[in-house]
Amino acid sequence: MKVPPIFEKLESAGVLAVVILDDIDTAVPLAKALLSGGVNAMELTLRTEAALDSLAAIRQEVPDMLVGAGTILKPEQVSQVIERGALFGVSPGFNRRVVDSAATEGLPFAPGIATASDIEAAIELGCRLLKYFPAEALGGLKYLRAMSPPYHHLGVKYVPLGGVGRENLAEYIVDPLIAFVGGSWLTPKDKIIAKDWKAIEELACQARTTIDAARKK
Ligand SMILES: O=C(O)C(=O)C[C@H](O)[C@H](O)COP(=O)(O)O
Repeated sequence: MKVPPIFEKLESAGVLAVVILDDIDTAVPLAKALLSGGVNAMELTLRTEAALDSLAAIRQEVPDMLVGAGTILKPEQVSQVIERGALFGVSPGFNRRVVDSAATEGLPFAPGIATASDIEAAIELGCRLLKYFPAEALGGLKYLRAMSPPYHHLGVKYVPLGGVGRENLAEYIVDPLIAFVGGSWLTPKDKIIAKDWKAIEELACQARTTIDAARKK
């Protein structure tokens, strides 16, 4: 199965900033701060009213940012995010109707998985990049290493989200099961509210340095 080019780009980016935005005016400066710090991939979660317009604004004004949509819980949200320019989509769990809708509409999509049954359902629908969520609470790499062997030969890779941060980033990123990592630690709510873009740039820069160093070893 061919990996969509956007997933190859995200794999080389190494890290996906998960963002919960309440104010559309913060979208573009936030994306620029991440980019200046060396993080060129972000997921806007559809948990707030500002998410869809923020997605469109970032696509328009920060063209180098690889931006997608997260928390896609309903099939009809797939066309909504495509209209705003989303390059990819993810969801916290596995919902067959959402995965079908993404396939029909042509949106590269990584559904969430937490069990072997989820993985098998996703594989059956053609998915090969799966969001491992909530990674740390489920048992981190130990659990994933135990669960994944039956699917290795199919070329399945995982994106751990949920509890990934500065302390465990390096350990995840070098594991061959992992395509890239993601999380909200790069975009703390208090820093967004304070419009402290320097602090966010610094967090992005730390993540970039950690990933590049870990991958070089
Ligand atoms: O809602 C979604 O689609 C999500 O993407 C869930 C996020 O991946 C996690 O909430 C990130 O977890 P933390 O980094 O621990 O905050």
